[in-house]
Amino acid sequence: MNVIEVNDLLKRYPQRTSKEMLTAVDKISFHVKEGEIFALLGPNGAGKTTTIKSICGLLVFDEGKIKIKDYDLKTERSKALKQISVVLEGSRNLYHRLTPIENIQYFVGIRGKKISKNEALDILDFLGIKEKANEVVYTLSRGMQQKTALAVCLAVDTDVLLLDEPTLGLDVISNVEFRRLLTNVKERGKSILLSTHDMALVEEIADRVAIINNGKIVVCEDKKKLMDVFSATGYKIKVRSEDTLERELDKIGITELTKESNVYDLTVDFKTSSELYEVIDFFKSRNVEIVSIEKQMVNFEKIFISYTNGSNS
Ligand SMILES: Nc1ncnc2c1ncn2[C@@H]1O[C@H](COP(=O)(O)OP(=O)(O)OP(=O)(O)O)[C@@H](O)[C@H]1O
Repeated sequence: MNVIEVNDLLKRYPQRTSKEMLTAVDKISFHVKEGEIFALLGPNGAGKTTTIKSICGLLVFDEGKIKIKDYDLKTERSKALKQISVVLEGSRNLYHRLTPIENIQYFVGIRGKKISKNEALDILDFLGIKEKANEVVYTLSRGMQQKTALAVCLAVDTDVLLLDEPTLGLDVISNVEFRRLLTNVKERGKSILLSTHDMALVEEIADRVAIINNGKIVVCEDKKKLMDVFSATGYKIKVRSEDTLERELDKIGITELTKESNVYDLTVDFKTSSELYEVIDFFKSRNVEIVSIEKQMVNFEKIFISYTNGSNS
C-alpha cells in the first residue's frame, strides 16, 4: 500500500527580479510505500522543501495531485493531514519557551488527542532525551531539539512522518545517533518521507530514493538496486608491462590511469561483465601481466554526482 502518492506536482514561485515565474517543482511523481524510508535527495534549491511543504499542506501547489493514505489533499484536506506529522527544516517546529514534555502535550492536544506525562516520558526515553524532559527547549542543543521535534511526531502517533533535512546542522555524533533513531522509528511501523542532501543518511537508512535536481526527478529507485548497478560498473585493474601501454589503453575506455615504473593502475567502467572479459583478453593477447582486478566500492556520492552532473549539494 502507498501511504503518499504525488502525481505531476507543479509549483511555481513569482520572482522579485523578473516577471517570469520560477518553476521550483516541475511535474514530479513518486510514491511512498507503507513501512519504508523514502528519501528525496537533491542539491540546494532542487525543490525538496517545496515538495515536503506541498504534501503537508503549507503550500498551495499549482498543478498535480497529492494523496495521503487514500485521502486527496485538495478535496479531503483535513482527513489527509491527520495522517501525517512533520518536522520542518530549521528550528520552528517547537515552542522554545516550553519544555519537551509541554511541547508534546501541547501538540498532541491540538490534534484532539491526550497523552499522559508517563507516555510522553517513555517517548523521550526512547529517543534518549528523558533527562531533558523538563528543561526549556531553547536551552537544548540543536540535536536535542531535533530529537524533541521527532518525539512530538511519535507522540502525535501518525503512521506517516515527513522530515525535511532531519540531520542538517547536527554534529557527527548526533548525526550517527539520529540515523539509528530513524531506523528504530521505522521499526515501530512508521513510514518516513525525508528530504536531504546528506548522502550518508540515504546510504545508511533509505529503502528507496528519488534524486531531484532542478525541480525534476532524475531517478527513483530501490536504493540497493541503484548501488548494485553502480558498483557493477567500476573496476580497478593493476597491470605490469615492460612496454608503453598508454596509447593501447585508449582503446578500452580507461577513466583514470596512474603509472609507477612499469605498473599501471587503471580505473575502468564496464556496462556489462563481457566488457571486463574483453579487457582481460586484450591484456593476455599483449602479454601484459594482470596483477589484480578489484570491483570498486560505490558510495552514494558517486551515484548522486552522476545523476546531477555535480550540482552543489
Ligand atoms: N517562497 C519562495 N519564493 C520564491 N522562490 C522560492 C521560494 N521558496 C523556494 N523558492 C525557490 O524554489 C527553488 C526550490 O527551493 P526549495 O527550498 O524547495 O529547494 P530545496 O531543495 O529544499 O533546497 P535546500 O536544500 O537549499 O533547502 C529554489 O530556486 C528557491 O530559490
